[in-house]
Amino acid sequence: MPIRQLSVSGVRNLQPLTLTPHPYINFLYGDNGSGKSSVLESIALMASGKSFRTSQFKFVLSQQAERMELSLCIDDENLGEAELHSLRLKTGDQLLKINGSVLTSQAEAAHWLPVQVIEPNTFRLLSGSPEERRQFIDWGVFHVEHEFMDHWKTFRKQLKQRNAVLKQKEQQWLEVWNPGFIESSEAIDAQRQSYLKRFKPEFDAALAQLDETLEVELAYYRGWEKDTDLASVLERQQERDLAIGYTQSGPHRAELRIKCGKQPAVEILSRGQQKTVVAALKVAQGSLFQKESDRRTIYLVDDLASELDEKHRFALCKLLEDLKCQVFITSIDKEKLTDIWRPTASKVFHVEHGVVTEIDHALPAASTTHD
Ligand SMILES: Nc1ncnc2c1ncn2[C@@H]1O[C@H](COP(=O)(O)OP(=O)(O)OP(=O)(O)O)[C@@H](O)[C@H]1O
Repeated sequence: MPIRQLSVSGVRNLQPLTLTPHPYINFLYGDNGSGKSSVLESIALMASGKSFRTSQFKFVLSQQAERMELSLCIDDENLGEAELHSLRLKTGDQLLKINGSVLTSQAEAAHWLPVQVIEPNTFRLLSGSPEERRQFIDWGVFHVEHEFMDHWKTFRKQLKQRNAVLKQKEQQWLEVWNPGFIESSEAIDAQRQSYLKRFKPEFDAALAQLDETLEVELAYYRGWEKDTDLASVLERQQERDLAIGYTQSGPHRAELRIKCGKQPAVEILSRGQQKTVVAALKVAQGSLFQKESDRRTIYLVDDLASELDEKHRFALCKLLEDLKCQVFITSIDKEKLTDIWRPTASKVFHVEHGVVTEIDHALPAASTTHD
């Protein structure tokens, strides 16, 4: 079971709460503005240090509060048990702990909490900047390849140093920094390529289950041209790099191209279809993560009904149920979900004016049915 207990205080309109979620499916329903998304946001904050709704913590912190506190008891089938605690003050100071010991990096919390979010703006993964898609790939690589974080940190340092040299026009230092930059770039690229090779069949299978009519291909651009080694590319681009004070090629320019035939999927697909593709990407990541690490992803599905019709809602719910992951799923009315889907193992929570109450009995156990 991933999250065994969740305590939240100082988040938006939520009253201080402690929840004991179900290991599989958790429905949260309630009126607009009741606080459903804020519960999911709290879990995402613990996992990544960031909200999926705003880049500024001050908007997440309850207007009446001086501090936000989150505590999660985790029971991971592979890593064991842990208690994560996050404290953030209005002043911006923050403290992250695991089992009482201070963590110096968010990556450790992320390691314990492999969270995927599917929410109304999720189609931005297709329409947003390449960085969003790079982060998507890197989430997968980070969670299955243990050395990736070290390669990534080394690469960031090398890139920073190389760019500083370019800005200062200190050409003589380039030959000192280039070998390290090339080595870490190639390590990152190799891990991304290998990951995507394993990822693609998972994606095709998930998409076929969500919508068999959609034909979408994934193509990876590594950040420098195909069939040419990075050393030659850097040499050829050196003059221009020096002129602009920036390294034009490398894994920081990689891109996951998502296409329908030869066209970018975002230009062709409807919003509902885009959301379906993004859901397939996220389900595929969870599925691959599960196969390769023997651990499970936690899915936060906010406002499932937005953009997806009943058939696609059902297909997504069924896929998530089959993955046997812990899922937190919100909807304005319970019926929008429960009319189409009756998972055998679930809990239902009602959210009203920031108060979250577990409804006595879960949904009647019944096999899932849909035409
Ligand atoms: N910093 C804050 N402090 C206090 N209240 C806040 C703060 N930010 C937002 N709110 C309020 O908290 C609530 C947040 O609701 P949330 O978005 O979680 O609701 P929801 O149930 O997901 O709604 P919807 O169904 O409309 O998506 C809203 O009523 C909002 O006005």
